[in-house]
Amino acid sequence: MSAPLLDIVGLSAVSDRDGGAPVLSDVSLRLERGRVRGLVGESGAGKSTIAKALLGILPRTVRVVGGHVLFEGRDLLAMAAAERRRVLGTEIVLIPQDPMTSLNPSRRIGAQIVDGLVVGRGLGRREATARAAAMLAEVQIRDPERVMRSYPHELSGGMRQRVLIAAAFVMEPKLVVADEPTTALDVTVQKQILRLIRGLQEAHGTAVVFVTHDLGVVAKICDDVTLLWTGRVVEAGPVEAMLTRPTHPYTRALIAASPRHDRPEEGLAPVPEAVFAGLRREAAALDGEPRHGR
Ligand SMILES: Nc1ncnc2c1ncn2[C@@H]1O[C@H](COP(=O)(O)OP(=O)(O)OP(=O)(O)O)[C@@H](O)[C@H]1O
Repeated sequence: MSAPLLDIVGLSAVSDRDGGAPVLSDVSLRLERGRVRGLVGESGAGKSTIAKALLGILPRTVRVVGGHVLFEGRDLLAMAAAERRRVLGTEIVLIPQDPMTSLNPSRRIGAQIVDGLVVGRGLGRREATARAAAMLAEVQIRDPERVMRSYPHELSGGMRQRVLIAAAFVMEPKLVVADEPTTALDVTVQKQILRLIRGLQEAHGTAVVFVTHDLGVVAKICDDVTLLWTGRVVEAGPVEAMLTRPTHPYTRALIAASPRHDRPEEGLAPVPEAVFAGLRREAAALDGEPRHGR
């Protein structure tokens, strides 16, 4: 069997900002080509840290202390700088959370997408411009030529997010890392954007790591899911199985704590303290064991 597209093996990291506190503890996950894996968990679970490790943008204050991030069998953490530069931004690309801060406010939309293609894929400007326009049409932007001439502030939040999705997929990456890409949007636009990302990844056969704290979003877009709690994997598997037959008490509690769009009248049950106490006991027991690679 060929290697998975992405294989994170026993990844551990600590925060030098917080006196060497663990940020990730022995995290392993796999992603096959063309599939969508959700990274889900509450604030501080380590979702963004994993995403940043994939994109080679870990803050200086977060230090990897063990494990591997294998992309097509090659360890991103051990790659020579030149090879990493070739992979990041072309084979692995980001759809960021906040479209406003991710676009350069003083450059036209078209130039920003075209630059990526010229630098990352080595295209001439004419071909890059044609591809950028075609991609903007594919993300259902009605008048691509006009939008290419626009500046970011001239577009709505939803339009800007479509532009960033186009900028990601136009590179024809193998892996897209989407970091809470719908958090800043209202519910209706959120749904459209999720449908759009799902449609594009299916059409292009792109694998996606989708970071979110929202199990409702996971249910809509992911094939597989990895649930994290304070930097540890609590449960992982196919989405449907996890949402309908969760095995861990924390997963069950989080599902009970999630708003149900189909049953809005039901009250939310906060995660009981006993569940967190159980997680802490499990973590302490694991910390007592020697680390094993997987
Ligand atoms: N720049 C940083 N330097 C050092 N440690 C950091 C840094 N950013 C985050 N951390 C540590 O990593 C832990 C995990 O944070 P991370 O942002 O990955 O969580 P998250 O699941 O993405 O949460 P959120 O949904 O709030 O973004 C935090 O509790 C914090 O201690």
